Amino acid sequence: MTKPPLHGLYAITDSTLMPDTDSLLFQVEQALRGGARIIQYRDKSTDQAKRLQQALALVDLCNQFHRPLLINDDTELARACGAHGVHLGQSDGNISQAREYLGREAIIGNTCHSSLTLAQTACQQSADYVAFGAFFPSSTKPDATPAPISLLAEAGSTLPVPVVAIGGINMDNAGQVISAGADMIAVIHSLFACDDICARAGQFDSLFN
Ligand SMILES: Cc1ncc(COP(=O)(O)OP(=O)(O)O)c(N)n1
Ligand SMILES: Cc1nc(C(=O)O)sc1CCOP(=O)(O)O
Ligand SMILES: [Mg+2]
Repeated sequence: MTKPPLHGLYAITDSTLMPDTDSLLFQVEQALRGGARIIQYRDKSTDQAKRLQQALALVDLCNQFHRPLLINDDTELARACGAHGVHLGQSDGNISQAREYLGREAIIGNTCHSSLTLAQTACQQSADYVAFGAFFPSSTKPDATPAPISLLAEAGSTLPVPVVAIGGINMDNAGQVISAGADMIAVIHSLFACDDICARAGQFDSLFN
């Protein structure tokens, strides 16, 4: 897969909301059917066999929808399962090394909290997108560093890569970060805790049209 446009709904999995492989695959498929443009497998467990098995199944599923799967935190797992890339936080390893390990075609994203300086460094090290947040209180990550919405306009005008907004994004506030310049919105709870994930993904997707 060549690198797709990085735009729209970025759905991130959650091992509490999808406790087994069946629910993981069902819920991600609903998100893809509804219009999620990019999927991230985020599983903080240390069960490496389960993580590999789930990541392989997600690669298959995402390939059927021609959408990229990124792996959170783990560059080695990303290569082992044939994922399309990796998302790295500030303590998750070096972007340049991940690029060397995964190759030119890989999509590499980086968490930059509320710092344009971190984002500029990430771009110099070959990140394909940068993520800022948390823009709103997040039940998934209550201790996330807050970020002001005003950051998005400045990021959009100064950075050479697409910008992801994350943290507590729901249908009531997503419009604010998109109007402010976010190219993608990364969502966990408001998407995957919803009764109709497919419909909710469609609602998020329609905000970009
Ligand atoms: C798209 C996106 N943005 C930010 C994060 C957070 O990454 P990180 O700071 O490494 O925290 P964890 O997700 O690893 O807990 C993300 N995963 N995805
Ligand atoms: C994984 C993560 N990273 C964040 C950051 O600010 O870097 S906020 C967050 C959780 C996003 O989940 P929800 O949509 O449920 O708030
Ligand atoms: Mg991380």
